[in-house]
Amino acid sequence: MSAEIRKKRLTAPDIRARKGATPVVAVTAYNAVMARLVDPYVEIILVGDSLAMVEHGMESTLGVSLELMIAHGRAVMAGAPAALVVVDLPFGSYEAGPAEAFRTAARVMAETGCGAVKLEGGAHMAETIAFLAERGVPVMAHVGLTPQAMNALGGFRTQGHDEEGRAAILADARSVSDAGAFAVVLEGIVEPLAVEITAAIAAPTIGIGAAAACDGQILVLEDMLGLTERPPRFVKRYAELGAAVEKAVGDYAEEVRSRAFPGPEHVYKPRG
Ligand SMILES: Nc1nc(=O)c2c([nH]1)NC[C@@H]1CN(c3ccc(C(=O)N[C@@H](CCC(=O)O)C(=O)O)cc3)CN21
Ligand SMILES: CC(C)C(=O)C(=O)O
Ligand SMILES: [Mg+2]
Repeated sequence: MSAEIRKKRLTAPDIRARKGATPVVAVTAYNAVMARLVDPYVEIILVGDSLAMVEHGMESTLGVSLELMIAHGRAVMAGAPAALVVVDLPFGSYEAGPAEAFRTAARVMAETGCGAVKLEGGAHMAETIAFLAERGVPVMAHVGLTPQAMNALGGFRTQGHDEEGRAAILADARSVSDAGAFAVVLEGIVEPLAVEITAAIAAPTIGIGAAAACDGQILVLEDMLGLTERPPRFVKRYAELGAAVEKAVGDYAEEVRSRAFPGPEHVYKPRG
């Protein structure tokens, strides 16, 4: 529960140095209000492209624009003074090659002030990750269940159920770590594989529903707060804010209709 007071903002190298040490705490946030609330308690705030689904009601993460990611990234930077803020590069903004990825990432960093970007993909993204890392862009990688590839994967399906799949994900994790990713998100993979990858690669692993043995954990904030309607099965709900919002707005509506609100203390009185 303790809120550590940090004077200087955390950086990607600070996170890289946490391999095998105290677990890294990461959470998503999409706006300044939530960023301010979570900032004292976490090391990484991810402005995830999951905001397409959680914040904008889209069916997948594929429809989010670079402009929208930048707008949310600026809001989170404004609210969070201490955590490392990482912004997801959206689908279609980086996959064509290292040069496109660099132009996109540089724009995100320049226009938001964030300290790193995240992109999805394994071995096929290694060249891009190295290109960015060598040019001053810290990259968080993301392997396993990569939501931007849902149309190729057949939906949000957990990965690594057969030996071939497990070997491919291990190879992906090795590739992105060797390419210079400062951390690697492991999403939607079976626990023994997450344990094996964590032991095998130099970069800290950040699990989402993967394994307690990972070097850190991440969850979508609205899922853990009980604000999303159908969160993934691996989520632990640490609060029921959805129910709290319904109660508060229901009470407000009732008091407005009965004229119990506003009371004398909630209106302006003439001074004279
Ligand atoms: N609210 C929210 N939370 C997330 O963690 C999240 C998003 N949205 N959107 C982008 C991706 C998609 N994610 C998801 C979404 C659904 C499942 C899911 O339903 N998984 C099934 C298992 C399916 C299978 O094994 O084939 C489950 O029952 O948990 C998993 C990850 C994680 N990310
Ligand atoms: C769930 C995390 C890892 C993510 O990529 C997102 O929120 O978009
Ligand atoms: Mg994402």
